[in-house]
Amino acid sequence: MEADAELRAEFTDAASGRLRLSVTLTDSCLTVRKIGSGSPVWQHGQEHDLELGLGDCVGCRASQCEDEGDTAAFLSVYFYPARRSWTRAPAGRQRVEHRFRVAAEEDARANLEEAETWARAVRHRASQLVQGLRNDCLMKILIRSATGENDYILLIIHHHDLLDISWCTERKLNACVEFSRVCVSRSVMVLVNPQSGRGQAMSLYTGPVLSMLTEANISHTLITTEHRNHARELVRNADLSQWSAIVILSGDGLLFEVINGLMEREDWDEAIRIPLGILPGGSGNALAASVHHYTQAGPALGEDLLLSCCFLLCKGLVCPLDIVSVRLSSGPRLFSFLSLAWGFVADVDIESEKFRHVGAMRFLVGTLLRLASLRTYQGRLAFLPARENSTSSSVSFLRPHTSFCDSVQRVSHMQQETSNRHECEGQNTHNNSNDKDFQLKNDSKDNRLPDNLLSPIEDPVPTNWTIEKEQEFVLVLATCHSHLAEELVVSPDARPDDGHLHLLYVTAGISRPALLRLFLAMEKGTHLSCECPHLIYRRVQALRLEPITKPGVITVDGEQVEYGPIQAQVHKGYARIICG
Ligand SMILES: Nc1ncnc2c1ncn2[C@@H]1O[C@H](COP(=O)(O)OP(=O)(O)OP(=O)(O)O)[C@@H](O)[C@H]1O
Repeated sequence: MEADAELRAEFTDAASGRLRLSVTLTDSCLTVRKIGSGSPVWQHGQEHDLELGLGDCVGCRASQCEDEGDTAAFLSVYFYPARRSWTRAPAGRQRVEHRFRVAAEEDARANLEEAETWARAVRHRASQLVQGLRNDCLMKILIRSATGENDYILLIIHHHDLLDISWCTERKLNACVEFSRVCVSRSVMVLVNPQSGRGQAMSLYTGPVLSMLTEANISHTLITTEHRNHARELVRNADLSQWSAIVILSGDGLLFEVINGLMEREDWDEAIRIPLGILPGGSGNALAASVHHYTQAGPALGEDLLLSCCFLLCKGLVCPLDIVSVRLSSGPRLFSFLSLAWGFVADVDIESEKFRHVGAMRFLVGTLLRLASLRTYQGRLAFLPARENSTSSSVSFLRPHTSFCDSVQRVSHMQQETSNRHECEGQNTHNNSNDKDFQLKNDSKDNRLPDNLLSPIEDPVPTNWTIEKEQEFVLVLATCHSHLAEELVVSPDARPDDGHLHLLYVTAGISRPALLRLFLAMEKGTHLSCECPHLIYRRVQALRLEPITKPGVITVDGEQVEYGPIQAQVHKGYARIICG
């Protein structure tokens, strides 16, 4: 990225109308310095420059002074910096507007032009900064794999620190670059479910969301859903070339509809790559909480979480998102982005629907009620463990620093992994292509995302799977993301495209207090270090669950599905999510 020349000018603070300011725009910040005396604009008694990072800027606007006879123009710049807190208050962003009066010329048109020049420069540099951050931090090293295909080693560098190193196929690398930002020339479809959560989604839209989208100059069309499956039908038939992204202001249920609607299209392979955005408006808001968690900011709830997600939306960085193909013993195939649950968690989710009016508290009430009448569930569970060392290809700038030695070790692991992976993929394809019945039963009409790791549900699982003995469970939960609700961190190390299902299960014999302790620990994501002998955690690529206890509840992304045998396979990074 070539550095643009510095811009410098004298403006007046619009609030006081008197304080003269020297304003400088560099590639990364807007610096404001007081000239002469007058009441300070920022903090009483502060003498040094005020530095406003363009990384926190969502947009700016030039306008003419409304007073007749006043030839001044105004430049308003909108920032959402992380809130500084010395206490353990939740992390969040706060809105800060800086408004400058531009009045160097006597001619009103000349002042407006000057304000517009500055507004364009601020917008351009803020957007270059986001794009540059992504491009500068990726260093690709081309390697030839054993099969002769192009593979890459991707180094993620930020401020001269090596943050991560991972193996990457050419297709994934292209996806990373091609989809690095939401296209700004087309409109965003914003879907709002007015019934989600406590029914507050519309007021969230007309309040903070609309205000931030306007400041960021994001053109969008609001669509309120009128009934269940409205969003699904809408995206199934929409002309997607009109839209740069689909944003869901609701709970996770509406995104589940959107993903399944996209996968039902003839052009599903292209359609599922449209960037998806999530703004929390429901009661669980698992994906929104996870997206915020991936930025490595501290936990944020409610409106803080909404501002954080809306800020990420305005920045428009897009990352790959895992999709899970779910097969039921009868009925249609589903696509999930979040979770599959059986037992305690699924029961709480469905039974607490009647407490929807209390918002996120419904899960706490449901958990306490279900604890009082704790059940166990007989069943069989099998899974294909995740490959060792498989990593996310998405760019997470804030991963813990990786030492050089770690990196060298990982490169040699990755070279090994590259050749193992090609062998392994060959074997998997071979296993299933031998089974012609499987192709006929499952895929005769469905050529979407072949599940090459699954065998037909009525057949035994493939021999390379781990089979748990038939036993009684308290819960089985597989998730793709860190959070299952705003305050439930079930797999803290999950990444949006790590290619894993994070499988947690609790076996029978756990006491009520021990189970309650696990749920309390999940508030901070520390349950895995509780050393509870009944809690088992595995990273898997695919799983099969066969419930024997009847009746019961199975949920996929919080939606109740047919009760019976179910299996699932994760497809790494197949969709796109607007993420930090
Ligand atoms: N206008 C509507 N009226 C009734 N139901 C709707 C409407 N629009 C969407 N739905 C359905 O409402 C269900 C719940 O929506 P959603 O998941 O967005 O909110 P939530 O359940 O409050 O949030 P969460 O999933 O985070 O707990 C979805 O399954 C969706 O199909």
